[in-house]
Amino acid sequence: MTNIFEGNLVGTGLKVGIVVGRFNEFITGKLLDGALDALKRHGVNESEVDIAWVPGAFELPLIAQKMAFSKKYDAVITLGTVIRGATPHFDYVCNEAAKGINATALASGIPVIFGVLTTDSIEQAIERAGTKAGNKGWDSATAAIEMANLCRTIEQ
Ligand SMILES: Nc1c(NC[C@H](O)[C@H](O)[C@H](O)CO)[nH]c(=O)[nH]c1=O
Ligand SMILES: CC(=O)[C@@H](O)COP(=O)(O)O
Repeated sequence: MTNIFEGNLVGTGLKVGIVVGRFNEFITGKLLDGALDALKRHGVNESEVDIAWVPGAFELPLIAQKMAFSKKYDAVITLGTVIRGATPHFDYVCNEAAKGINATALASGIPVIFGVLTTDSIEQAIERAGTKAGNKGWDSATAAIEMANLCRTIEQ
């Protein structure tokens, strides 16, 4: 009999940390709203959710790392919005955020979810923050619940 491991979407009893970038807050605030709505609707108690604000996406990995290594959380969600400008700065911010967030997950063994929009335009960001292309914050929250439960299952 083949064993299949997959995480369910029951959030009851989970503790979740959220790190959100303040840069482009008119978008990241909507991502946070979506994430909090998804966590609540999947049973995560709002008293079990901690939110940390950082200046921008480049700072997400450090605080995600502190949360993950604190061992207080079943999952950490990072939320940010990086919108391409006129210089290569976009590439550096996106690459370092992604690398740092992934490295934190692998080093800590705690799911650290990449909920960072990396778009070429404000319109693309708006579409992914609760309009025609959904809400990346919601998606990140459900991924966090699934991964937290998957980890619990495998580690039993
Ligand atoms: N341009 C964007 C930034 N830039 C700021 C960096 O994230 C960082 O806070 C700064 O370089 C100081 O270390 N951040 C975003 O989140 N989104 C952007 O579009
Ligand atoms: C993604 C960014 O850092 C960007 O907003 C900066 O804009 P610019 O490249 O025009 O300085």
